[in-house]
Amino acid sequence: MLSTSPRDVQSLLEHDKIDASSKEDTPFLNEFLRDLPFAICQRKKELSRGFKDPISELFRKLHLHQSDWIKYCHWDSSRPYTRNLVATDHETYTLLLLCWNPGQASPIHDHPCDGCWMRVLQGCVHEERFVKSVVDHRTMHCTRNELYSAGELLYMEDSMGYHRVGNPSADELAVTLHLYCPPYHQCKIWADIEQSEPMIGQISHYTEYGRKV
Ligand SMILES: N[C@@H](CS(=O)O)C(=O)O
Ligand SMILES: [Fe+2]
Repeated sequence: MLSTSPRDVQSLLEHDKIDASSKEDTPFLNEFLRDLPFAICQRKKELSRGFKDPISELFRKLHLHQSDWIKYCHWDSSRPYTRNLVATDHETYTLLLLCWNPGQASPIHDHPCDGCWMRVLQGCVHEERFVKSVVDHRTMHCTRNELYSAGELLYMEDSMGYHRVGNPSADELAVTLHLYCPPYHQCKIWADIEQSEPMIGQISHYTEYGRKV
């Protein structure tokens, strides 16, 4: 198992030196990526008929081993979290591995896409959801406050509001897998719930396909 103490961040950084392993080393991820385009196509059809979301079903079936994702796991203690590209077709989806430092969080943000799926792979993350006040349409208030442990799945889209995600642990690292359909390059960011006008954040990757960009 990966050690999750911050004093071991350096040893985790050693993984950066590991060459991207071959596709044969990641069978569960490969199977997921093989079935993903069909699930994306089916999703709109199934949802409009009131059936289950095929992408969530695919995530529920996904049982990743650490060896499936370790090559995408890159830590940087100077950032709240790193965004590591696992796979994309540049058109319908982007799959990212996020590595969260202890006690760090994303700012409140939107997701300008059809949907965002997140699966916790290691540790625990905290999600706060917000909606704009119906009174002044400016400030936000929190509608949900949840903890997600390893294995749990979160689904989010803009019609559900905005969110902020973080690693609540004082000393454990957290790793999450995020799917965005379709990919996007900018999103809105709010520093806090009082900020009425968002800033525009550019989406960037810390690594792509296991290598530093
Ligand atoms: N949506 C965020 C991660 S999270 O806070 O949901 C991102 O892609 O950076
Ligand atoms: Fe998010």
